[in-house]
Amino acid sequence: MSAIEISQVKKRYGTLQALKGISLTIEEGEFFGLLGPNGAGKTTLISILAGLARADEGRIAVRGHDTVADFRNARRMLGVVPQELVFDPFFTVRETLRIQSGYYGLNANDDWIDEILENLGLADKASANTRALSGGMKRRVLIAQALVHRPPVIVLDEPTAGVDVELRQTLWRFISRLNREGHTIVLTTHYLEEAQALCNRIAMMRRGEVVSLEKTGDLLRRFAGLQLNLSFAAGDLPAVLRPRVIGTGAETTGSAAAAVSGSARYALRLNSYDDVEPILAQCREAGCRLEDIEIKKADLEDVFLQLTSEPQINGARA
Ligand SMILES: Nc1ncnc2c1ncn2[C@@H]1O[C@H](COP(=O)(O)OP(=O)(O)OP(=O)(O)O)[C@@H](O)[C@H]1O
Repeated sequence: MSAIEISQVKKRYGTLQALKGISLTIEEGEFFGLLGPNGAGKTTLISILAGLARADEGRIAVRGHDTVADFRNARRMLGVVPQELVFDPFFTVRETLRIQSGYYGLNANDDWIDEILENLGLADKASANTRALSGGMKRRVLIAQALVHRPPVIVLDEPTAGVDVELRQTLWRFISRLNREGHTIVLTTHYLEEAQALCNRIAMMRRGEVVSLEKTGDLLRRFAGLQLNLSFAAGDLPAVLRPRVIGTGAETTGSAAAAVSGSARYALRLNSYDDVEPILAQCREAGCRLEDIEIKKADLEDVFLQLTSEPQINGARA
């Protein structure tokens, strides 16, 4: 049985078709990444999965339980960490987790609650009022809440947005352990290095569609092209080279200095190292003067930029 089966899910907000017929299957035990730029439809899909929004068409089943017809059982299988911080501010961390356990009929859950608190670095905050916690600590409580009933399928919607490195590492250690113990994990994140390191399979979404769905290794291999980053001291990229542009290069090198200096920067796709010389010759012939040259192997960030910015994706399957 699959952990999650999504079939032809469509959702419209007014005139906006937020989901255009999403179909994908996530198997038991997977660490699955759902990636895409802002507005791609990831949160909408997760909201439908969690029963917080209704699909216009299509269906989702969690371990065989339909999220509409068999909502209670589907929900019991799921632990969802939402993107937004929403709390009842009157309770302590422990009370919050006990109340959450009560929703699932778990009245003697303190051993597991203690383990979660320990693993998320919240043990010394157990008696603190949730109202008094910092944003990062509140996010830890949200994660803890999603885990109280030991759900076999854990869905994390940007769990590390705006949190410090320590929580990211603590969280991934714990979530990876749960995955090793058999829990299925579905993750959306804008930290692509996290997705690359953690996810065994990745779906890329763009404008309500899945534009690629494959194993992380295959995805990287398929795009294992090379990238040439150029920054110009004088002149600009010749028009003949425009079709090769895949970005500015600043995103993938993190070169804030070059981005601030205002010089024109481009990341160009290379098919092989042999492309470098003709490209440099074309720049020279166009009268440009280069300030910096860098050759880089593609990582998930490059793949993401290519898949989510190209108008037509070849070989995409969903
Ligand atoms: N309740 C709503 N009413 C109207 N439009 C909505 C609503 N929720 C989402 N949308 C729109 O649907 C589209 C998909 O949004 P969604 O939040 O699912 O994207 P996302 O991939 O999660 O983006 P992000 O990475 O920014 O979280 C966006 O264009 C968004 O503006």
